Order: sequence, then structure tokens, then C-alpha cells
Amino acid sequence: MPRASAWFEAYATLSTAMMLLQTAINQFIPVSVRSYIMSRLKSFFFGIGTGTVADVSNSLVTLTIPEVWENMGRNKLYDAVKEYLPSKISSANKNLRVGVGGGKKIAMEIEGEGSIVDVFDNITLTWSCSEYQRGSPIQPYARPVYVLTLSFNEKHREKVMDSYLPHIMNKHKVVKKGKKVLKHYTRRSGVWQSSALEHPATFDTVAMEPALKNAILDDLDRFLRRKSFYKKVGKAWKRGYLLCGPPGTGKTSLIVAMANYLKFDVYDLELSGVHSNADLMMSLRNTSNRSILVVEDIDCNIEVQDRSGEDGNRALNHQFKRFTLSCLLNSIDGLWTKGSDERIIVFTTNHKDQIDPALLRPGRMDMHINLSFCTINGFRILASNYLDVQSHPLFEPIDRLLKKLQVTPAVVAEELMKNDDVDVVLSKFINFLERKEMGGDGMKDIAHNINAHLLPKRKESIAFLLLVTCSLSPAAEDKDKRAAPLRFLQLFQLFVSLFSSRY
Ligand SMILES: Nc1ncnc2c1ncn2[C@@H]1O[C@H](COP(=O)(O)OP(=O)(O)OP(=O)(O)O)[C@@H](O)[C@H]1O
Repeated sequence: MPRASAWFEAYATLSTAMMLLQTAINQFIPVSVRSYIMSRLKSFFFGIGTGTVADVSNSLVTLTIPEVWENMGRNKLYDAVKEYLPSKISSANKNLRVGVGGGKKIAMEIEGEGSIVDVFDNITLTWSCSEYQRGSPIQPYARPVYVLTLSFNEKHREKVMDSYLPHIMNKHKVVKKGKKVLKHYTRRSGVWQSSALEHPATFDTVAMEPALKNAILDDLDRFLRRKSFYKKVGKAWKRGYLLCGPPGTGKTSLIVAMANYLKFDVYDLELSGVHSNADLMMSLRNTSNRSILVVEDIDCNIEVQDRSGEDGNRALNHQFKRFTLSCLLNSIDGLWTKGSDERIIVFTTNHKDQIDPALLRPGRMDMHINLSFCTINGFRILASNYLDVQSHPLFEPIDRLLKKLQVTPAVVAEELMKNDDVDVVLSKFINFLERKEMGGDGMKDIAHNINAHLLPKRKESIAFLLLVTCSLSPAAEDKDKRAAPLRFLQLFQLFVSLFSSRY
């Protein structure tokens, strides 16, 4: 057993040796090399990103990435990070929000004050997300918007700005190009809200004349190929389409087919919900590239101030918080969407003649597409989609009847879904067409039209109710009360031809 004096001797020798070593290290090894060795030792023993006090230096940098970037609309970096972060959720994240959104996959997000730690090129980066209320005069009803916060050590600032954030943007671009789930945006409280675009329509399933279909596809392809051309001639890289046709002829289906073909997101702009020019500009600015902006029923959706009365009506505009036609035109011309690329704008209407010609000129609406009642070719496509048949002996009488009648593809589609047996369903469809030919069964079309377009409009609904009342209360000289329904039908037709050309 060594004596106590021997222990003291050994301790004194060791501490002297340590002091000498420390002095030698301080003198011969530069500070930067020493701190590098220390950081390597720390990461070896404690692991990276443990969140220990040692990780958190005083020179912590914090970047905030708001959802909306005031001068440039929606913050694309925010969207890219939101898409990137779920892949970085680890077992260290204990509070998670889970749900199934657009895709079929279960999506995860961190809940509340939680944070996600990412490691890029040996740099520890900490992300968190919080809500911040924005009271903007442009969007008085704006919902709370969110902000992402990124913290890292000051010494990595350059790498984060030059490599890490561009890396996230690139990942986002790649995912966006090859993504399966497109987004459908609608405006709620002035802010675009997205959901998955799950409508399965494609150019194969839309029933329309092959020549028209090919013309649209050619136009879309040419548009995509001409990036440098648009740049050369100094035009915004956008294309406008006007879809005209009665309800149920496939305007919405065609828009979805275009989106699915181009892999573009769809922004559905309800003009009745736009409060002012500024609101309209902001909405358009906040749409992303590679997208289709849809304005449905342009003829009846808006009470756009006429350009001629615009100056004199400033007070009026302000009072009703509406936007002006010239603002809409300017927005379409790309003035407010500087730097925007690969934009498609689609207007739909049932009354082309009621639209201001300024909206229709080439450069704004480059291609006018008329969607018609179901043709023989259209019927073939629907029969192939719904019944999986390409030919059938009953096609011949159906073709003959379709040539004479005006039936929308929506009604045909509905009829073809009534039975699983092809023979039964086609026979019933012939019966339906024959009844229609004799004028006895227009009620389905009528019901569809009332549902789709009449009921949402107050003025026309009141006229319609008056019509029903008149037709169902027989006049004094009308002896036969059973004539009422027939008269109703006749009056309905008259009403339709007077008030609308869409039916
Ligand atoms: N051309 C078509 N090709 C294939 N399906 C169609 C076509 N037109 C209508 N349909 C069918 O009818 C339904 C309604 O069609 P869609 O909403 O595309 O018509 P729309 O012209 O936009 O009508 P609305 O003006 O009432 O909105 C669709 O879900 C689709 O199943």
C-alpha cells in the first residue's frame, strides 16, 4: 500500500506536466485550430445537435421566414421549407400534429412551440414555426399568417445563405416538377388556402371533338416551349383561354385536364369575394408560377366598374370596395405579376357576348374554346370511360338521336352511370333520348341548370318563382287544370330564351 506522501508526489508531477502541456498547446497551436479540435471532440463525445449548452453559442443568428413576403407576394422560401421540414422530424420531436390532407399519406407537422433540428454539412440548424397576426390595410380580413424561424451559429451564416437555403429551394423545385398531387387554391378571408386537386379529369376523359382537343394540346405545348421567345419579345410568359359553353359541357373538367397535363396548380378566383383593386393585385401576386388562374362565370361574377366611368367613380369604387376593369386587365397583362412565369389564365362564361371586348382581345384571351353539347365523338369517349365499350350495336340509334338533340355531356354521363349492365344502360339511354325527342323529358336538364346557375342568382330566381306561380295557377278561362304542367314547361322554355342563352 503506497504511502500518502507518494500520492502527493505523483499528483504534483502530474499537475506540473499538465500545466506545461497547456502552456505548450497555447503557445504552439493557433486559437482557430484549437477551437476546431474542441468542436470536433464535442461533436464526437456529445453528438451533433444535442441542444446542450455547449452548442448554443452567444453568437446565435435567427432568421425569420414569413409566409407572405410583402413586396413579392407569397414567400416561396416559406413554402419550400414547409415542404422540406417534415422529412426532418425525428424521434426527438415529441409533440406532433398528424393528419391526412391532399395526398393519401399521413402528414406530420410539429405542434406548438416545438422545434426541428436539421444538420447540413455538419452545421446544426434549428427550425420552429409560430403564428403572427398581420393587420394589413390591403387584407383587412386576413387570417393569422405564420412565420418560420431558423437559428444557427453566426460563423455558418455564409454557408446557410449560400448553400443551405438554396439547397431547400432546389429540393422544392424538383419535388414540384415531379409531384403527383397538384394543389387547388381557393381564397378564404383574402388568403389563398390550398387543398389537393384530386379531380381525375384528363384529356383522355374529357368528351370533346378530337380536332379541338388536339388544337388545345398543341397550343399548351407551344406555350411551354416558348420561354425564350416570351423573354425575347418582352412579354409575360402567360397564356389566356376563354372557355364558353352551357353548364355541364365540361368547362371545369377541361381546366382540370389542363392542370393535370401541365402539372400546374389551380387558383380559383371568386371575383365576388374581391374587395378592391389592391385586394385583386395582392391575390394575383400571391399566386405561384406554373399555375392556372381560373375566373369562372366572368360574365355574371363581377360588377366590375366600367373603365369609362372609372375616374368619376372613384368614390363609388371606394364605397363598394370593388375593383376596376382596368385593374383586372392590367393584372392579366402581367403588370402586377412581374417576374411571374408559366401562367395560364382561364375565364369561363356562358355568355361570351356579355363580356367586355377588352377582356377578350388576343394577348388577354389568346384562345377561345367553345364547348358544345354532346356529339357522337363525345359520346364515344364517355361510353369508353363509363362503360368501357368502344363499339356496340346500340351506338347507331344513339348517334342518330344525339345528332338531333342537345344533351350536355354531364347529362349523358349521369345516364351512363345508372346501371352496370352495358345493354341495359344503353337501352335506357335510348329511351331517355327518345322521350327527350318527343319533348317529354327535359326536366333533368332543367334541374341541372336550375341547380348550377339559376338558384345562385337573386334576380333571375325571383323571375323564375313568378313564372312557376303563374304557370301553376290556371287562368279563369283555363278549364283543364291538367294543362298547368305543360304550360309551365312552355313558359320555362320562353323564360330561358328570354333571360339566358345558356340552356
Ligand atoms: N366534356 C365532358 N367530358 C367528360 N365529362 C364531362 C364533360 N362535360 C361534363 N362532364 C361531366 O359532368 C360533370 C359536370 O361537368 P363540368 O363541371 O366540367 O361542366 P361545366 O361546364 O364546368 O359545368 P358548370 O358550368 O355547371 O360548372 C363532370 O363531373 C363530368 O363528369
